[in-house]
Amino acid sequence: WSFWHRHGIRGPRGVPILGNMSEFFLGQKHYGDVYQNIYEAHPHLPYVGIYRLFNEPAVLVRSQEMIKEIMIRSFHHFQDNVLWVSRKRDPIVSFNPFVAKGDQWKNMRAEILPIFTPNKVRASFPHINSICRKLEAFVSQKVKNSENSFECKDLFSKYTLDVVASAGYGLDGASFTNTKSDFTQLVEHLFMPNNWSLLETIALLFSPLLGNIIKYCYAPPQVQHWLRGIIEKVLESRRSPGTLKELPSKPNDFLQWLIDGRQKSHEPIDVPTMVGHCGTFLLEGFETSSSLMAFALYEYAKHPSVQERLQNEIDDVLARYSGEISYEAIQEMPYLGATLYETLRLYPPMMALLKHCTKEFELPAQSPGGKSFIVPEGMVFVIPVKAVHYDGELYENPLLFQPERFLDQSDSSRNGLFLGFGEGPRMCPGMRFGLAQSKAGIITLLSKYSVSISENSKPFKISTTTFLTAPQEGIWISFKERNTK
Ligand code: HEM
Repeated sequence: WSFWHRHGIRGPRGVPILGNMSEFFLGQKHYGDVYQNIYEAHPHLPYVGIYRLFNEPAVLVRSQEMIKEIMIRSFHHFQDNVLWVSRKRDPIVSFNPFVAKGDQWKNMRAEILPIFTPNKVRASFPHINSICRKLEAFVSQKVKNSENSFECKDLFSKYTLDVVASAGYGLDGASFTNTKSDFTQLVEHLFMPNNWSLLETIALLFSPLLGNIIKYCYAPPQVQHWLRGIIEKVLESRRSPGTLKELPSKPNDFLQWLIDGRQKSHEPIDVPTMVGHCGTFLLEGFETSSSLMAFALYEYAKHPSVQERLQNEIDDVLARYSGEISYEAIQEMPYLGATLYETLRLYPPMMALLKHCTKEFELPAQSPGGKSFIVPEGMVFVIPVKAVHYDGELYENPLLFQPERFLDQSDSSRNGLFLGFGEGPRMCPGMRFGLAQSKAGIITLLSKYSVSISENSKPFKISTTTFLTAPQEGIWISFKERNTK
């Protein structure tokens, strides 16, 4: 407790070794909820001195001004994310901008940014549409057989994996038709709550030493091996060593745009870099969107009036676009967009963002008359996303699902207030693509079906042990054909 006390900075007293994180360590609370409790217990402070696991002093940022300072204005002091990933054990993940540090982060991010422009997302729509048809066929077949209850996290993981396989590398993920497809099996190894989740989350966020002891890998070796294999094959089909092959028609996918970018700047199309970027598209591309879709359906099921208003918007717009889901059509559905933002507010995929201080920083006094504090390099700053999203001073009735609150806000007015995609120079580059695939899938289903909470449903509970926000027991939703005539 003495560290912050000695520096005259207020915060909760810690317990030996576990600091302020004992409830997280015991699996009782998600780390995001622990940070939320600390945030709520110090309503008038701009930041709080806390102790993470192993008594590591860290700063939990509270005020909107401080959040903007850390994530935007003084970003060059807080450039790196706190994630302990071993380059040796996780060579593919080390390329991921979310994980990469320093100059490597800058280069990796700069290279993938051009493939997430609105034009590129528009160009992905043929892929997205073809997977929407598979989703529709899959659901319709099951409903015809009176199997109308679906575990939505699983359903949407199939959908987003197939979109990623197709829009990413021009492959058929076959997730709907083959339960043993490579892509489907992959999900079993990633992100789902299991007996190891807590240890893995501790290794990832708190302790490289523990990571070394348990040989933690963000992407398990079999996933890395499999991914390298398929990307090598696709690359081989598109180029001879050093040059591009003449293909009958040029593919329009993420991998091809990367190849084109490298060709243009006369850089080599080397396998490790290409596999690294394709790994980023896969790992970031499916999980966050499938969770968003599942949580959104859960909220629509609980709020029939929201669902009805959304279905009316979908029906109106689709009628104007001859039933076709296009990039342009989804731009005309503001209510759909608002429901997704509101879902991300209640269920942000990352309940807290953790930033390393990479360059000494002068933290202003915590309260009038106090002293400033020079933050040493390496200290962790916690941006408590969930706490901000549930703060009654910032959002009226924060526990209620009210999409209207996102209807009339311009993106800029959300600065620091909505953190579902992060903020500042590290903000999610795949946001447009993630939202586009989520919207297309939801339109496909809600234009045909109404949803309600399934009778099979187990009590809704968020896992306390996973790194990303995940439902502990899945989300069971019933589909009923709409009478649209
Ligand atoms: C609804 C879907 C998505 C959500 C909610 C989401 C959310 C986030 C969040 C919270 C971050 C951390 C931002 C920060 O540190 O400030 C992030 C980073 C990132 N996301 Fe997303 N994401 C989504 C979809 C995607 C997709 C589809 C892709 C790519 C295919 C993607 C690629 C990335 C990458 C590469 C980063 C790291 C950026 C960096 O550190 O420079 N995301 N995302």
